[in-house]
Amino acid sequence: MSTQENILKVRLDAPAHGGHCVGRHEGRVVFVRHGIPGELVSVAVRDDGEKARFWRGDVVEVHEPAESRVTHFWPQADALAAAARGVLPVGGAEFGHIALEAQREIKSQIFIEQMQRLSGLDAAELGFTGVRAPAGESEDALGWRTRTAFAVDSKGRLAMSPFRSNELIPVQEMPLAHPQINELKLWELPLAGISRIEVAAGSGENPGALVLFIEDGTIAGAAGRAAKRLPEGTSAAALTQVPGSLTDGRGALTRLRGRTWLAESVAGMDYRVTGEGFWQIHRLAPEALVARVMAQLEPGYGARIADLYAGAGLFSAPLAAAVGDDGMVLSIEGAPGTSKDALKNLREHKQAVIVQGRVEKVLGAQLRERNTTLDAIVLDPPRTGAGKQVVSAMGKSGAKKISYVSCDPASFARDSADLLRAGYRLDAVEVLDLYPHTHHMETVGLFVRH
Ligand SMILES: C[S@@+](CC[C@H](N)C(=O)[O-])C[C@H]1O[C@@H](n2cnc3c(N)ncnc32)[C@H](O)[C@@H]1O
Repeated sequence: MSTQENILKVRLDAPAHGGHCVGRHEGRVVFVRHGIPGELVSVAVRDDGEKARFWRGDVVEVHEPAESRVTHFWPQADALAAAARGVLPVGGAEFGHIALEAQREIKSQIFIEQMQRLSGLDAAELGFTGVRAPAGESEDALGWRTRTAFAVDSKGRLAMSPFRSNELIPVQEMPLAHPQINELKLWELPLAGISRIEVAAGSGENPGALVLFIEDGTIAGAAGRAAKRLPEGTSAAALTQVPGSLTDGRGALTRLRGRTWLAESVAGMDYRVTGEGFWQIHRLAPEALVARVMAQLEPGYGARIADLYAGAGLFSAPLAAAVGDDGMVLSIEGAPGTSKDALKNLREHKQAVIVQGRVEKVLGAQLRERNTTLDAIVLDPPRTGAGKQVVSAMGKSGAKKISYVSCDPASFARDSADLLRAGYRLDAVEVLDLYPHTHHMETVGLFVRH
C-alpha cells in the first residue's frame, strides 16, 4: 500500500517530544503530528515500512476533536486544510491548531516527562509550575520570529518545506515572522537563481531588516537583482555558505546594499550581529534570558565567569559590566564570524576574553593556560546540549553556580544527570514559551555546587 493511501483511524494518547502524539495501530507505535492527546483522528501514515519499529503520520481528519482544538491561523501549515488540497502542511507551526494555553500545558508535560526519564529529577519538586509566556507576549503570540529562512521553488517562488520533506510549497506572508519581515514582501521579488533566503529583523536603535540571498549558481547576478527590489532602508548581502557543522556566522558575505550586520539592543547593551550569525529568535528572548541569567548568577565585582556557546556575546556583555575591571569573562564561541562579532561587541571591556573554538576543546585548556578557576558559568549550547566532556570540564572549573539556558528539554535533562554526578544540584528551573505555535521551549536552570 502506498504511503498516500495508508490512512489509519487512531485514538491519540500522550504527547511525545518532537511535536507528536503517540497513537497505536495493531501494537505498533505511530508518531502523529497535528493532533491533540485524546482525539480520535485519521492519520495519513508516512515512513510505514512493515519492518519499521514505529510509523509517522499527519492528521488528515478529526472525528472527535479535543476542546483545545482551534482553527489554525496559517492555512499552509494547517494539516487539515493541506490534506483537503492534497498537499503536505509546511513546517514551523505544528502546534497552531491548539489553543495557546493548551500548547503550553503539552510542553509542560513533555518537560516533566523528559526530566523524569533522562535525569531522574521530579520537576515539581524543583518548583516547576508550568511553561510560561515571556512578559510582553502578545495575545495571539504571532509575529515573534526575528529570524526566518525560506527556500525558493523551481518557478522562482518563495517557498517553505513540510516536516521531513524536501518538497517546496509556495508561501507568502509567514504569520510567525516579525512584521518587519512580512513587510519586505519577499514573495514579490524576482527569485529565479536563488536557492535560499535568510532574513532577520533588528531591534536596535535603527532596526531595519537584513536579507541574505544564497544563489543556486544558475543565473549570474540573481542576488543583486533581487536586492535592488527590496524596500528602502533594507540591508542585503549574498551569502556563500560553508558546509559542515558550526556554519552559523561562517559564510562568506558579499554586501549588496546597506550593511552586512544588524544592530541589536538589549537591557542597555548594544550589539552587532553579522550575516547569519546566531541571535535569539523570539523578539522578547534576549531581554528575558539576560534578566534570568543575571538574576541566577548574581555576578559580583571581581568574579570570574565563563560564557560558553557565547554567540555574539549576549550574556558576556552584561556579565563583563557586572564583574568590572578586576573580574574576568571567558567568552567561548565556535563560529568564527559570530566570535568576531563578540570581539567587537565587547571591545570596551578589557576583562572579557573572547576565544573562538569548540567549548569541548577550549574550556579546560584556557583555564589551565591562565592558571585560573571560575566562580560561575552560563552555557547556552545548541540543541544537542553540552555533553559529558564539557560537563566534566565545567565540574573541574571550580564554578559554584551554573546557569544553563537550553532549547531542548531532552539534552537539558541528559546534561542535568551528568551535572548531578559532577557534584551539582538543580536549584531552580523555569521554562519559557519562546517558540509559540511550535513544540519547542526554552529552559533556564540554576545548578549549584553542594
Ligand atoms: C543557542 S546559541 C547561543 C548563543 C548566545 N548564548 C546567545 O544567546 O545569543 C549556541 C551557539 O553555540 C555555538 N556553538 C555550537 N556548537 C559549539 C561548540 N561545540 N563550541 C562552541 N560554540 C558552539 C553556535 O555557533 C551558536 O552561536
